[in-house]
Amino acid sequence: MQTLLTSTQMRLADEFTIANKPIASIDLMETAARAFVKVFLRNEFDTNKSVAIFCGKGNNGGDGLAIAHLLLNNGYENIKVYVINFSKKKSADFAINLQRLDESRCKKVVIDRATDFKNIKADIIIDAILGSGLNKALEGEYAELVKQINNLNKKVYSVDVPTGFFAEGRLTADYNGIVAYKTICFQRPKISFFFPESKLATKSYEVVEIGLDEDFVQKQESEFYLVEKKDIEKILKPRENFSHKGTYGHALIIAGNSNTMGAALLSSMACLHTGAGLTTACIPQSGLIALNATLPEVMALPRDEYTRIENPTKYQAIAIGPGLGISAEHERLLESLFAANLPLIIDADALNILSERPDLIEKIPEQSILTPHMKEFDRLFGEHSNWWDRLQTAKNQSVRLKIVIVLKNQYTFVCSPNGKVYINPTGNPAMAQGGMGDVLTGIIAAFVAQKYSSLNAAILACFVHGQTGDQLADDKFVVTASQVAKEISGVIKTMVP
Ligand SMILES: NC(=O)C1=CN([C@@H]2O[C@H](COP(=O)(O)OP(=O)(O)OC[C@H]3O[C@@H](n4cnc5c(N)ncnc54)[C@H](O)[C@@H]3O)[C@@H](O)[C@H]2O)[C@@H](O)CC1
Ligand SMILES: Nc1ncnc2c1ncn2[C@@H]1O[C@H](COP(=O)(O)OP(=O)(O)O)[C@@H](O)[C@H]1O
Repeated sequence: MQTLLTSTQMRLADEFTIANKPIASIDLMETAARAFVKVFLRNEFDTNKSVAIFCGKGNNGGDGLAIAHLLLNNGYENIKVYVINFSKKKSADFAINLQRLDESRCKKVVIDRATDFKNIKADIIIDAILGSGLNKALEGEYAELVKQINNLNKKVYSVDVPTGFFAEGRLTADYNGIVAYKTICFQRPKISFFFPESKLATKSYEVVEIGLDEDFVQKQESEFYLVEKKDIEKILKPRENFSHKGTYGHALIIAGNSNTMGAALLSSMACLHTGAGLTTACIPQSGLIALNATLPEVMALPRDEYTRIENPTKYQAIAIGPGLGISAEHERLLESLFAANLPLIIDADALNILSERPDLIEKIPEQSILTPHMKEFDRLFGEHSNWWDRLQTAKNQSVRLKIVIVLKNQYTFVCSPNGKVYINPTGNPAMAQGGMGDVLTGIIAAFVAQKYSSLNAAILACFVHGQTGDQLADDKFVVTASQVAKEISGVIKTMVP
């Protein structure tokens, strides 16, 4: 897992590295600039293009000056640096790099006021005005200048973080910072990049190593971790010799209704392909023919209004919700399952039932896994106007109720009862189609059945679900839920030891 750092912690990492490694501050800046330029050149190889580099007077601006120098040395002839002189304060490394630049052939313009800004003809803009040192939203001259830069509608590359964008904390819809085409950020992604609101600030981002002390970075106390493939490879267990269906658990999927039988089929299919030893679908009578015809390996437990799960302990995993429908019977069914006090996987309509019965929320069995998307989450725990606040609530509720909350989005947040948030990096917009969540629920159920802890099952499921979607999206515009369900086993195979 990559530990994600706040801006303050990044600064500490910077200081620690300078104090403990044989590298001076100015050389660290040079390394960062080199790392930026490497990615920039990979994206922009036409050195005839003109580049305008906007540099503030802090270290972000210092990076910008070093980048100007490096681009000149890499064949870019048409480089112009705009020094944003809105404040007297300047960082020591900025000053060193400015002197180096003054001694070079690089063209430089000083902008004392936003009104000095003339229409700039450059093909590409590099934004190094303010970085992670941002301490308040842009206003005055900075806001005006950034507005004018955005109005140029040029391709903007931001250094480390788009000017005016908070690297962590609450993001609001009235963002007035730089709108970047790409942000090339240092050592770790910014926590804010995982929130949907970040699309207002940058279309994409890429992380580059700049030589900060990795050990120090990794050991920082953090609430946020980014899951990596190597973590999944560590958690996944191989299928053992002499194992049999009993080894891999029995999963029960309580799902489906007359118009939403597909949800039950998709969940069951995903559960099957993720390796549960046995899968039983608890569906209405009307779905039995479809189940038998499409998923002969899955057993059926016909569901009617009187259904109770007689002996829930015979299942190693019970998922409830996909396409279930909301009714008094289903409410009673959920309540009876809660009474058995076994961890459940709770999705879709089971979540919607809970949002109408807040008293039941208090009875969710510990170690259960809830898989809400944004709307389901807000119905359960109240409206949120931004993702940061929503995530804080998810974290708090996970700790309070001792459950795992899988808050779904492009980057899904897995919130654990220990207060940590594990961010899933896989998945893509080709997966934005109905049924995809039902598949995730089936995958989680299969991992729980195979005796992974609730937290590990959620982390594993989100990763392989997204990874399967990513692989399928290589040559597809859209990826369907059944395609993901069917391919999951192949993807797990590539990651299992
Ligand atoms: N932390 C690291 O590991 C490294 C950081 N580097 C660079 O250093 C940057 C951070 O540099 P600094 O800490 O000097 O900070 P910045 O360069 O982001 O900004 C510094 C100045 O801007 C002022 N400021 C902040 N918000 C403002 C606002 N809304 N309006 C007007 N003025 C505002 C601050 O008071 C401060 O004087 C990073 O983004 C990165 O580009 C790299 O040089 C190398 C390593
Ligand atoms: N743009 C996207 N990028 C990555 N994953 C996505 C994207 N859109 C949807 N997904 C994934 O698909 C699933 C959708 O879940 P959900 O909204 O509950 O779907 P449904 O209820 O239709 O089954 C989630 O796991 C989510 O992470």
